Amino acid sequence: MRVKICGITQPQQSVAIASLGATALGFICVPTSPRYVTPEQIQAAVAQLPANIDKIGVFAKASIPEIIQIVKSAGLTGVQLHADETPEFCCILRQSLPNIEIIKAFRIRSLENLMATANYTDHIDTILLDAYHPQQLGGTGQTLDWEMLEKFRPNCPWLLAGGLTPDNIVAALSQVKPDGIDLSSGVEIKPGDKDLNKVALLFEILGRPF
Ligand SMILES: O=C(O)c1ccccc1NCC(=O)[C@H](O)[C@H](O)COP(=O)(O)O
Repeated sequence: MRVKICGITQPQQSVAIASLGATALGFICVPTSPRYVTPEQIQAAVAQLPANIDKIGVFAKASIPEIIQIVKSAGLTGVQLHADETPEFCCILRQSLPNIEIIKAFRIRSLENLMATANYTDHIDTILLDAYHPQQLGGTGQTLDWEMLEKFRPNCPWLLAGGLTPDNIVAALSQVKPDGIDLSSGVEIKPGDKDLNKVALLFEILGRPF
């Protein structure tokens, strides 16, 4: 299973989290986020990471030229679109960055939101389902209605996000069957400062049969 740890701000934590078992790391390229990192900071972290770790830049309301510039300068392998980007936007981005993974995040608060994800699957590689919060785009610690996701089987791989922690991950994965998971605040001391003990506990739990 893919495990993405998002909101990394410190290069040494990125190396430690990759060695604990993360398959993908997320870097927040949204200037209003407390987890924001500059392209130069991302580049410094990426330079220390093994090639097999996915390096994902998280964007919201960014233009296509801005995204392309940051992907290239920071050495990202994937882009996560976390605002209200349209299928057309995803399609143009994919044509512009053909070898870069495109993850479209959806902030789900209804079955209708969930069904709308089908309009995107021709233009993206991966769906990420996150919780809806009226003021914050991501990293909220709010969980989704997992019952609503029990039968979610899109035409592309998908990641479950939203309020996942070492304490609730078994309950989440017993109910929902994603291709991977994404965690941020559930393994943090404070925004952008990951708790390596909680990350280690998460991988220990994921390694046990359940
Ligand atoms: O984390 C942020 O600060 C953030 C800001 C703006 C857009 C997206 C953001 N995070 C995106 C993520 O992928 C988080 O990992 C996801 O929202 C889950 O967060 P959490 O509920 O804290 O596990």
